[in-house]
This record gives sequence, C-alpha cells and structure tokens, in this order.
Amino acid sequence: MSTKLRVAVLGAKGRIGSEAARAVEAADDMELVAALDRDDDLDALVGAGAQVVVELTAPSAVMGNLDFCVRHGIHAVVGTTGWTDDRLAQLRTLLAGSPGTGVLVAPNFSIGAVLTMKFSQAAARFFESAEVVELHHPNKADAPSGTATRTAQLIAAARAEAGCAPQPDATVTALDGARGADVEGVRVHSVRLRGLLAHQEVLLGAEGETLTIRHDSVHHSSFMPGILLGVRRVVGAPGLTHGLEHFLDLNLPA
Ligand SMILES: NC(=O)C1=CN([C@@H]2O[C@H](COP(=O)(O)OP(=O)(O)OC[C@H]3O[C@@H](n4cnc5c(N)ncnc54)[C@H](OP(=O)(O)O)[C@@H]3O)[C@@H](O)[C@H]2O)C=CC1
Ligand SMILES: O=C(O)C1=N[C@H](C(=O)O)C[C@H](O)C1
Repeated sequence: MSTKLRVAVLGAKGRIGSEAARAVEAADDMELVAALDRDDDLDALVGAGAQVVVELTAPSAVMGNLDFCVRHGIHAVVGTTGWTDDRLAQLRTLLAGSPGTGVLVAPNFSIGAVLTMKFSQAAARFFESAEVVELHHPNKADAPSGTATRTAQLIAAARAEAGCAPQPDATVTALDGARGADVEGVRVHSVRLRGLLAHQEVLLGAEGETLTIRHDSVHHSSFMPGILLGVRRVVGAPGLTHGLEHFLDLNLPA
C-alpha cells in the first residue's frame, strides 16, 4: 500500500499554485490527488481522499476554503494573504472543533524571507527607527504584502517588549500615502513594478549607523521547499502554526 501523502492544491491555475502542484507531483513522498481552482467543487477533496490541502487562492476565498477543510479533518498549508488577528482567532476557534487537524499559515515560504523576518525581529530593539519596504510584481492584488505586514508586527512586538520609545518622525505635512502604511507603529511602503517578483528591505536606523536587511525571491521556485516542508510537518502539528519558522530548526545564536 502507498504511504505517500495525499495532497491537493487549491488555486492550482494561479502563479504560485501551478508551481506548487508541479512540486507536489515531483516529490517522491507525495501524491497530487486534486488540483482545484475557482468554481471547482470542494467535495472533490473528500472524494480524492486528500490528507493535506495547499491553499494558494485569494484573501476573499481562503476562509471559506479552510472552513471546509478543517470541518472535514483535512490539514492545510496556507500561503494566501489577508490574515488579521480576527481571522487568526476565527481559525483557532474552527480548529478547536476539529482536534487533530493542523493548519500552517505561512506569510512566506522562502527560507530567506523567513530569516529576514527573524533577523529583523532580533535587531529591532537596538535601533531607534525601523521601516519596511516591500517590492512586488504589479499583478499582486494586496498591499502591503503579507510578509511585510508580519515583519512589521514582529518588529513592533520586539520594540514594545524592550520598552522602546516611539520612532522619531518630525513629519508635519505629507501627501496622502507618502509615509506608507502604519502597521502597529512601523511604516510599510509598497512598490509595484514590472520585472519584480517578491522582494523586501527592512531599514533600521540608529545614531550614526543604519542596517539594511534585504531579501529577493527571483523565482516562484524559492517558495517550493517551504511548501513541501509544510505539507510534511503539518500532519503532525494539530492546531494553528503561524509561520514556517516553527517547522525549521533555526537554532539562531542567542
Ligand atoms: N506565502 C507565500 O510564500 C506566498 C504567498 N502568495 C500568496 O498566494 C496567493 C495567490 O497568489 P498568486 O498565485 O500570485 O495569485 P493568482 O491570482 O495567480 O492565483 C490565485 C488562483 O486562485 C484562484 N482562485 C480564486 N478564488 C478561488 C477559490 N475560491 N477557490 C479556488 N481557487 C480560487 C484564482 O482564480 P482567478 O484567477 O479566476 O481569480 C487563481 O487561479 C496570494 O495571496 C499571494 O499573496 C504568493 C506567493 C508566495
Ligand atoms: O503575491 C505574491 O507574489 C507574494 N505574496 C506573499 C506576500 O504577500 O507576502 C509572499 C511573497 O511576498 C509573494
């Protein structure tokens, strides 16, 4: 009997979903049992015996799709953006009704992006100023990116924990949007540019010095090892896991 993980992809015609479907097909320990997109019937997941769904659709679709998966005891690896505290709380409530089911919500599947977030979180308390610039392809539907939002939240939490003062900013007059979005006190700027894929710079500043942490995804292949790792690990991780870092043995120096 095959012991391969039975995996389905939602959003399988999309930019990342199509690549994810190919990566699952190519993985020795997985079988792609369904590749669904808009207007496909989710019951096909049950018919196909999917154990894990890789969810790569749109913020407007993700909650409904996860509701179906969790209620049917199907684990999920989620890359779709649009996560708010309220949505995460809804998901936790849903999971509480389905003990044993696991969902990974990963703002970014690439190892470099995960490290950018963790390095930024670690550095945040040492700098007076911190701003995030994310740069993406112009077909991206949401701004700021999920990665930038999460990065800013991690920076804000680290600064709050360390008792940092509010960031210095003497701006009195500004054109709407000139200072970017305010994510928990951290400014996030979104660039949309033909030729780009997914990039982020975290700018940190203190008296007389700056530190820039930059990451570039130049191809969707950068996300595939993280997606496959998520699929392998989520089946043994009931409840909500927020961030791929929880499935990486990062062992960052103290
Ligand atoms: N976490 C990570 O590392 C990454 C996350 N992402 C995120 O993944 C999401 C998808 O990105 P991307 O592939 O670029 O977007 P695309 O628009 O290229 O792909 C999304 C696909 O999902 C389809 N879709 C929409 N609604 C549903 C639904 N209800 N059920 C099934 N399929 C649906 C879309 O159909 P239609 O075109 O008809 O709308 C489309 O084919 C975004 O939120 C993006 O930010 C992307 C890359 C990496
Ligand atoms: O839409 C994309 O392309 C990406 N979306 C994710 C995000 O919003 O952070 C991850 C990556 O940046 C690519």
